[in-house]
Amino acid sequence: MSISEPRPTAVVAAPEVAVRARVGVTLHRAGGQHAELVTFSGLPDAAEHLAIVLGNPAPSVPLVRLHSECLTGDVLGSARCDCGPQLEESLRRIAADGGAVLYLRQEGRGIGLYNKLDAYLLQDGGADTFEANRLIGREADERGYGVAAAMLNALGMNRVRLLTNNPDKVAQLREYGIDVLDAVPTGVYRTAENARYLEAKALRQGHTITLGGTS
Ligand SMILES: Nc1nc2c(ncn2[C@@H]2O[C@H](COP(=O)(O)OP(=O)(O)OP(=O)(O)O)[C@@H](O)[C@H]2O)c(=O)[nH]1
Ligand SMILES: [Zn+2]
Repeated sequence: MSISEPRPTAVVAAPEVAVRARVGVTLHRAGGQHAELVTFSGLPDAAEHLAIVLGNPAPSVPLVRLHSECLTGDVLGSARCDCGPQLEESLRRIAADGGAVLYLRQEGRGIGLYNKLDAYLLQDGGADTFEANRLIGREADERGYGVAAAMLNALGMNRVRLLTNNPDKVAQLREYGIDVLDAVPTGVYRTAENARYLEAKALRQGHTITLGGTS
């Protein structure tokens, strides 16, 4: 094509997010309950986000958790954060109530594992969990939940109760058109090691965490 010719206008339809596969599994972390692992086509980013559908919500509104990946907490049981116990609680509660855990590949609040570990080094030098992100040139929290809204729509769950202490998850899902009826708080898994981390979430980002003791 010569330079003078008009460029053809590319009409690329935005891909629809749809369920790609549903795979049945028994999950020990959900108290031995049956779950369906659901994958998607057309997701707006390249990550392999997963839905874990549990129990039977009908006729009530499904209980949903947006769980951001935390390899150190979810897999290794690191005591620096509360992610491992929150994931286990979510799987068990949602198996009982009916709903889904969306396991979002947003390690380190969206900055990735290596950056999170760099931020941990700065935390060991005194920075809090949000300051440390900024000190390495990243936002305090880089997560967007548009992808979660698209997954929920594909699952037919556009009216939910959300299992979270994070008001930003509720606000963003509502902006993306999901009807969040209620924010249901998780337990607070406070230990000597993660106390500063939980305090920073409550005081700096408005998480609904009671800073009293363990529960
Ligand atoms: N950058 C960074 N990310 C962290 C740190 N500790 C945990 N994370 C990540 O934070 C995410 C979990 O976010 P949290 O702030 O613990 O909780 P939340 O998801 O906002 O809120 P809840 O729904 O109430 O659990 C996971 O992706 C973790 O990998 C940290 O010190 N620095
Ligand atoms: Zn964690």
